[in-house]
Amino acid sequence: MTAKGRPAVATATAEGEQVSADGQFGSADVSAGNIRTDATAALERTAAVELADVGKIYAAGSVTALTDVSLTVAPGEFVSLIGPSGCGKSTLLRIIADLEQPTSGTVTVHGKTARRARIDQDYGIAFQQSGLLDWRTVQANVELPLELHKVPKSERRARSAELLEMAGLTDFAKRYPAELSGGMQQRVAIVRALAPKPSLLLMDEPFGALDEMTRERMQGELLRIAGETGAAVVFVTHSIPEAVFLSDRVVVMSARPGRITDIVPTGGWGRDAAFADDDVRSSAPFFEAVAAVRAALRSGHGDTGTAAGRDVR
Ligand SMILES: Nc1ncnc2c1ncn2[C@@H]1O[C@H](COP(=O)(O)OP(=O)(O)OP(=O)(O)O)[C@@H](O)[C@H]1O
Repeated sequence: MTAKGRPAVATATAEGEQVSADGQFGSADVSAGNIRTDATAALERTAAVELADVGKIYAAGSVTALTDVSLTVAPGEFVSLIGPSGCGKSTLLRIIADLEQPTSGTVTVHGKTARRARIDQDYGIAFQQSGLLDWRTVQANVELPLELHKVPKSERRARSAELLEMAGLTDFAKRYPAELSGGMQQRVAIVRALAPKPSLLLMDEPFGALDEMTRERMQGELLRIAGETGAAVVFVTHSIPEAVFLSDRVVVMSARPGRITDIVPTGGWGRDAAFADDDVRSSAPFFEAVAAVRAALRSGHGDTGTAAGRDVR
């Protein structure tokens, strides 16, 4: 396997051993100290996401978007979904977020129904469209989920300042979304999703509009923050190197009707503290892992040959 011979950083994370109690389930009581109660431990063992035989048929046009998708995402695990355009990646993410209902199968998020998890704001989302509120400043957009979580104003200010600095947007805190470029808006949306330190992040091509250098920086920051907060991440991307760099496992999906054809354990390259990011990205074993995912995509396509190569980089 491609990840062989490297420290088992991701495995430990996938098993939940490194999951910090700090902010894990948005509980101020837990984040205040290292108190581990039975309830906390039980929550940590509960899968972040559990999909069982999920199918989706869109009534309009009778499109079968997904069929028999079963997947468990462990607490703190980073899982990427990759596959050709139209294979149902966004649909699957929207089903987890309760923005779309499955036609068959079941979905649980931290042991709750997807609806309950949405109402409880158990996850942060950053989708292709930034979804910023035009009438709120950048700072007010970032603070919105904190307001909903009833975080005191002084804490909100400190957290938004920290996040905007991370995103290189400190000077734009008082501007409105329309005054920012598309990539800047996307960065605001990303840090807004991260603001409440959610235990689950759902991200649909969040870095697609960013230039390469910003993209790499944001990838590193995402891993750092997800690591700090113990957040599980389900991440849709068309970029194989991005998936390999970020993920513990890469879930490979086939063309419509979308189904999982392979799951490649990539081993959390970006979290490997033994290597600087640039060294990782240009190392031979990293390229091997990229090749393994590409091969899985191609074999998932079988008879259609080049289709996978056309849609993913
Ligand atoms: N609201 C909808 N009504 C009808 N069909 C839909 C709807 N949303 C998505 N579809 C169809 O479901 C299939 C899966 O779409 P989806 O957007 O989930 O794919 P995707 O893998 O995310 O694509 P891409 O990589 O291009 O973003 C496509 O055939 C799409 O046309």
